[in-house]
Amino acid sequence: MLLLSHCYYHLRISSTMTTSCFAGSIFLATAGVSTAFTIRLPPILPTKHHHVHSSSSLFSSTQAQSYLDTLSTKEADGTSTSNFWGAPRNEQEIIDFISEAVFNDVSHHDAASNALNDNVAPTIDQHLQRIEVISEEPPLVIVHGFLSTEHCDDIMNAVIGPEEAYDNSENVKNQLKRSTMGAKQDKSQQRTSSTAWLHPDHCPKPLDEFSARVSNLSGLPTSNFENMQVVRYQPGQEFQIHTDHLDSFNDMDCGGRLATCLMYLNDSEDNVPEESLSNNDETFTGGETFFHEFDRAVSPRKGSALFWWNTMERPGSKGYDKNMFLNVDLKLRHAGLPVLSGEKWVCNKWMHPLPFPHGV
Ligand SMILES: O=C(O)CCC(=O)C(=O)O
Ligand SMILES: [Fe+2]
Repeated sequence: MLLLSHCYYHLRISSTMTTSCFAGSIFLATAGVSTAFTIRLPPILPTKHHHVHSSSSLFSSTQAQSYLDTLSTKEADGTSTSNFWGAPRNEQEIIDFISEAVFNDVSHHDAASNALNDNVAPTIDQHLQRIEVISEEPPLVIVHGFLSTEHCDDIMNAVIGPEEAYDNSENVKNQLKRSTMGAKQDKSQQRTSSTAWLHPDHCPKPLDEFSARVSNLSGLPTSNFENMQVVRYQPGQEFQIHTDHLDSFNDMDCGGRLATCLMYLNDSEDNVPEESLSNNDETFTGGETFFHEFDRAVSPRKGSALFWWNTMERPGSKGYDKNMFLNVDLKLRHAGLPVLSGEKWVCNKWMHPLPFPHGV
């Protein structure tokens, strides 16, 4: 609140009808500082009518907590939801919950059914599994060993593909294209990476396992998820400060971007022992994910996932309703810092309150 109270906003939103992405950005100028909030969205969909609160998206932490507290548990249709993340949790509770939901059991949630019905055991690097809580409230966690390093390679290969498969036509989604912003898919200096979208069919087992774990972690069904977005940064490329949700995203039928799971597909040199650096050609330097509120630069580690909620409202909190207006939580603004050498690869999974209409 303090940070933004004397700031000037200019809101620029634009859209695209393709299945690649929709982008909007808020440019924020303070005394001598210029910052871009850059947001990407799925395709524009027929809008529904929301009861749009006049409330600002900017909360102090006390206001935020009392806002969460005043909501009631009933949804508009009279049903109530329960979700671990609906109430403030301490570090131990978070670690216990994630250990159970992600590391011990990927089969109890509906989301896991596709992944595990074939009776194939999930691929896990057990020795890498560890949970790091950066912030309890709002929650920001790193789940190390979220997906096996083998599956990370499979995902990158699904994007790189055989050379002859390369095709620049718009309807090819699983190949890298320069990241764009806006209706005209403008190239932007705020986001200079390349992106590709993976449908589960492009890489079934890794993507199913990933979605099942994200579903267990968030408590949301996989049908509410966007396809996986894979991002490659080459030296000098970055994604400047932004939030993954914006007020305007509430206009979509699936609602806004409630939560994010960002996973690293390769290692920063920081995370590779010196003796193995020479025979490891896929590391990079720079490219930390920086969370300004927590003054924390996360150094990418292959198979580690970051999870957070982008909005003040969360499933399971009092008064949460799938159709309600979602206010962005500015504490979760973040940036992908410039890569200094090598290539950094990440993937994103964005979650919505309502089913995401695949195939439009
Ligand atoms: O690359 C990173 O570290 C952050 C990426 C990110 O924030 C995004 O793709 O929305
Ligand atoms: Fe982001």
